[in-house]
Amino acid sequence: MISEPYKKEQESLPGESHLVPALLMCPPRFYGVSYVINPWMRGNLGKSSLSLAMQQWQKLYRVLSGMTHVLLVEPVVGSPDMVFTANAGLAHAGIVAISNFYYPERQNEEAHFRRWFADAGYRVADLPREIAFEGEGDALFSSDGLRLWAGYGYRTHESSHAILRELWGVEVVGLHLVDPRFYHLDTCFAPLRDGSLLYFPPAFDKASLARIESYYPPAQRIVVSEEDAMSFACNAVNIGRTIVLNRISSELECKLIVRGFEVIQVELSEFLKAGGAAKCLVMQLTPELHLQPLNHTVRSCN
Ligand SMILES: NC(=O)NCCC[C@H](N)C(=O)O
Repeated sequence: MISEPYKKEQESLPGESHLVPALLMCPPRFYGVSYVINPWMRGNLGKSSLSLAMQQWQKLYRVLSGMTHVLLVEPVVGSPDMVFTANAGLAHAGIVAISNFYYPERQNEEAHFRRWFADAGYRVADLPREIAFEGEGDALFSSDGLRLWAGYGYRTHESSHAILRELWGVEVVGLHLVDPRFYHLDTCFAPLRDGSLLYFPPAFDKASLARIESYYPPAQRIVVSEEDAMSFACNAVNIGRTIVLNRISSELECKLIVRGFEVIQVELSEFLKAGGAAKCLVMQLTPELHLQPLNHTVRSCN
């Protein structure tokens, strides 16, 4: 029920065949900044434009729909952050671990997401209510699918990691977030399909950086500047050889192009006001299909 209707062939390089995961998005009909639960929202209460947010979201939706199947969950009045579907939970191998939101402001979303996944045929796993867990916002698989990088410190409690390990039988590696601007792992850390990593090192404590560096050799680490990090450069959706993200510097764009990626920038200013961008607006439905290596064609970039 879950896999077949959601599969689509990604446009592939010669000799490659990609089955890409379907994505879940939520139209921003009731979106707005109506409370403050992260530093980005402070000063932005009531300041996002709903019509501009809708245009920006539609653009992202169109771009992603051109690459894979995008499924939609109905938005709900009174849950303005429901657009950030990355926080619905973590889906892998037909199982979804539904989020236990840290802040009461988002807890109403849980029942809606749980219903969507149950209707879609997923096995729904609930963590104990007292253990905060914010889904794909804080849990990202390495490109080989064998390791789950799990952020904690602001929204997700470290004790959730043992449950995720048990649920999927994967290695779970904790990363301690220490900069409140980068309160979710997906705001500062993006494992890419070619086995490299896009990340903002100051968002992590020393022990976490050592864990990252022992897994990714220097040539595979793409360090993002503070300016790009503040533009949510690490909040990137990577499908096959394409990376979709908010506006970034030409230096960073060039680094990605040289690695063989096509970079698509979508202006997402209205969502930055709530502390999210491209990756937060999307949840991967079948991440285990992310296993194929990329073709390493090196191109020049001027
Ligand atoms: N980083 C994400 O994965 N999602 C962005 C969530 C923004 C929302 N206003 C929140 O603070 O929970």
